[in-house]
Amino acid sequence: MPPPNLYTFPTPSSLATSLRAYILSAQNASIERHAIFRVAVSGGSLPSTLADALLAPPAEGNPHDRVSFEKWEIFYADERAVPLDHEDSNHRLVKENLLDKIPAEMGAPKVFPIDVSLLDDLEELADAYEKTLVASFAARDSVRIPIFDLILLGCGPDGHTCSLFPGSPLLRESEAWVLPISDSPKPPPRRITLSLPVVTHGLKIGFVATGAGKKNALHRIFDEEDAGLPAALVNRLAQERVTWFTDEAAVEEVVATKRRGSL
Ligand SMILES: O=C(O)[C@H](O)[C@@H](O)[C@H](O)[C@H](O)COP(=O)(O)O
Repeated sequence: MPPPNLYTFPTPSSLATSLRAYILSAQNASIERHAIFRVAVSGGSLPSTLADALLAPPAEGNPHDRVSFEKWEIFYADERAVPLDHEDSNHRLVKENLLDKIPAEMGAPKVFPIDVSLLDDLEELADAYEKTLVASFAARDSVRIPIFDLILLGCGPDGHTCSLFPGSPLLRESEAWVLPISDSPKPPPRRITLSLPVVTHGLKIGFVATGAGKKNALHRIFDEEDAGLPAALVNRLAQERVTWFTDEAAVEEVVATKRRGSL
């Protein structure tokens, strides 16, 4: 099986351009396949990079370079258990960086935030979000596990992804689609997250990881294939369905032969 793809870009804008091409190729294939594009996104620095990629003007004369937001369903790969307008909310980040800036002519995505009436009970919050997935996926596909067309993730300096952290018992979950976490090492502590099987069943899984803070994690993920790191587990389980978008600083410690320059 071909290994995960690791791309490295010299500038944030070249990264955003390639990320756009990657997302739109997934979008176009999904719309052709089932007339919908179901995406899960994380928080951190991703929403701002995503906005740079998606709100850029389309390439003239290229019909494939159009973002069809009206066909998008956006879910959260992980979310913090806070109100939707709270400074820690991933939904707020996505809304302020991207959703609020989509011009009317680009269409409006359907967005699925958490149910904030359940913030006091993490189990309930996770269960309700799982039911949201059931309603979207099972109704159309009667599936055992939701298969997102695209899952867009970040990676922490400790190799975490979504809210799946190294050493967490949540990594062993094989049944639930959405899990509660009350002791996230990265604040805030209370969150929900997609489970590892849901992440690794994504048709395409894209990571964006930039900056020197990620260099040790990327070395451990790509050179050591250290299965203690959740992001390395995603690589191991999903292989060529995984694509990493990085900058020079983040891959400084990764063996050069594993990197590629462009998509
Ligand atoms: O809500 C969160 O905390 C995230 O979803 C988390 O998994 C994030 O994506 C990584 O920590 C990378 O964050 P940065 O891109 O900001 O480094």
